Amino acid sequence: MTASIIDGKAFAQQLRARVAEHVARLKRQGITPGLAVVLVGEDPASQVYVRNKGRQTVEAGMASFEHRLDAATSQDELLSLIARLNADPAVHGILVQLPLPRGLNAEAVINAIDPAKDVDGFHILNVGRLATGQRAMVPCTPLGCLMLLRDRLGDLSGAEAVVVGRSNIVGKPMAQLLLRENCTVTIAHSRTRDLPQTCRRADILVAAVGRPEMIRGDWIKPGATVIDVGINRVPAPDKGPDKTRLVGDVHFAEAVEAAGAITPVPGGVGPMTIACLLANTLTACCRAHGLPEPEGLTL
Ligand SMILES: Nc1nc2c(c(=O)[nH]1)N[C@@H](CN(C=O)c1ccc(C(=O)N[C@@H](CCC(=O)O)C(=O)O)cc1)CN2
Repeated sequence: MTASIIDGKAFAQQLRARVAEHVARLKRQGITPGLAVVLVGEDPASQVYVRNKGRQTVEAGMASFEHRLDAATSQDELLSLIARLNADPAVHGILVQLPLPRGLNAEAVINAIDPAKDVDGFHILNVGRLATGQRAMVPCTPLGCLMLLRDRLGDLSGAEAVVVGRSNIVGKPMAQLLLRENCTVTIAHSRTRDLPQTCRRADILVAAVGRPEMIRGDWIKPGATVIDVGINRVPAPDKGPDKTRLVGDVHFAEAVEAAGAITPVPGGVGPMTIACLLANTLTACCRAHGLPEPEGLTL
C-alpha cells in the first residue's frame, strides 16, 4: 500500500482564507481582531515562526502587534507587558513564543495571560476546560491535527488512537481532543515498554516526540492514518557540506508504504499551527464582542 499524502499546506491555506472572509465581515462592523505576539531573545527558529505569524495575521486582515524583547528581559518586565496586553481592548489574542530563554518561568508567564486572550490554549484554565469538555481555547497544533483527521476520516468514534509524546503543547491536548472524539486513546512515551507494538495497535498514530525518524514503517498498522508533528533539522550531506533538511518523527519513506494516509514534513502539520492561531484569534475576538463564533474554526 502507498499512503495518500495529507496536504496540510493546502488545508491551512483554505483555513486562512475562511478566517480572512470572517475578518472582512467583522471589519465591516467596525471590529478588527488583533493578535499580539511576544518574542523574548533571538532563537533563530522562533524568529522565523514569529515573522510568519505576523505576516499571516496581516494577510488575514487582522491587526498584528509584535513585541520583540531582549534575552535579558526580566520576569517582572515580561509580566508587566502581559498585563498591558491583557488590558488593551485592541488585542484579542496574546501569544508568548516558546521556548523562553533560561531564567524566565514560562508557566508563570502563560498563566498571567487573560484566559480569554490565551490563543495558544496553554493557560491552566483552558487546559482544565479542555480536559473537562468545557468551551476552551484549544492549542493550535493539536487543533490543526484534529482538523486534518476529521477531514480525512470523518467520524473518529471508536478508533484506536496512539499519541506518542506527552508534552503540554501537543501530546496531552491531542489525547484530550481524540478522547472528546470518542477514540480509545493511549499516550505513549519514552518509558512505554514496547513502543513498536503499542504503535501497531493504532488506527490513528500521532507522533510528537521530537526525535528524528524514530517511528519506523513496521511500527505502523497497514492502512493507519499517521500524523507527524515532529519538525527536526538534521544534517543532509547529500545536499552539500553544512546543508540540512527537515524530517519528522516518522520515517516517511518507510511509513508511506504501510499507512493509509500520512502528513509530510514539511508541509503537513506545521502550516496548520499558524492557521489555527489565526482561527483562535478570530474566535477570541467574537467571544469578546459577544458575537456568534464562525463554525468549524474551533471545537
Ligand atoms: N507559543 C508557542 N510556541 C511554540 C508553538 C506554539 O504553538 N505556540 N509551536 C512551535 C513552533 N511553531 C509555532 O510557534 C511552528 C512550528 C512550525 C511551523 C511550520 O509551519 N513548519 C513548516 C516548516 C518550517 C521550516 O521550514 O522550518 C512545516 O512543517 O511545513 C509553524 C509554526 C514551538 N513554539
